[in-house]
Amino acid sequence: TGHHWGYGKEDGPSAWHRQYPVAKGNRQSPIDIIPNEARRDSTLGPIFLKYDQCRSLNIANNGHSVVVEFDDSDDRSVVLGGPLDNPYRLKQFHFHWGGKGCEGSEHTVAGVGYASELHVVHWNAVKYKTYNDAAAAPDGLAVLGIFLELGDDHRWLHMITDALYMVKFKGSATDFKGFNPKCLLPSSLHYWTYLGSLTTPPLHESVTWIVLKEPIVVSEKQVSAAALNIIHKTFPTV
Ligand SMILES: N/C(=N\S(N)(=O)=O)N1CCCC1
Ligand SMILES: [Zn+2]
Repeated sequence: TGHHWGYGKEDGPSAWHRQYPVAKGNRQSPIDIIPNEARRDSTLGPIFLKYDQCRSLNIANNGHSVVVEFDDSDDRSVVLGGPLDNPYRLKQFHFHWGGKGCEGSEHTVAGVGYASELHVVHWNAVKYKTYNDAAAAPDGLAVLGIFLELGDDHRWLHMITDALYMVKFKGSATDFKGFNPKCLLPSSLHYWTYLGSLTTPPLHESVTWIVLKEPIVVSEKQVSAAALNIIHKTFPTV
């Protein structure tokens, strides 16, 4: 039905401002992170990821990414510390895959992109009643960004890529229980942080970004399987 945003020439990022004027805002993400220009903030402590009680629910293809959603009906799984004034509830994670040979990461580091980027989305349930309220508030979301670089197979990523054929088409979803995103974390939680936005429409300027310095390593086979498996279209109806 209605003209939807995408990543093509006519509907891509340069056109998003027509339907989402905040695209021309002053805290839009992604950004190029320049380590030499990043300011060390001694008031910032470490971040803590309390994911042991997390409950994954399903994996879905929303036409732009594959998303794994979590039960966010209580504070069972939260991120806290670092730049955050209170715990933020784990809501979902998703990937921005590249295609064959093209870098899929949204953030870059000193102009260099990575093969893919994992986003773990959390919301401020202390201050806001619903995720949607939080998603539109300046301190509503905290998104953990993790770069994926090419190398050996990642021992746990297959649990995601094996499930992708089940959600091949836009709008498809399937049960996905018992997955804990802590298996997708690098060894160090050292981070850069800045106040930014959602990187796709509605582009709300509601995200405290926490981007980990250390990438995780995945294989080309795993990324290309993922990129190839996701079809950003609905099932071809006759
Ligand atoms: N753009 C987004 N997250 S992101 N890429 O900024 O982390 N979202 C759009 C709706 C739900 C999350
Ligand atoms: Zn994202």
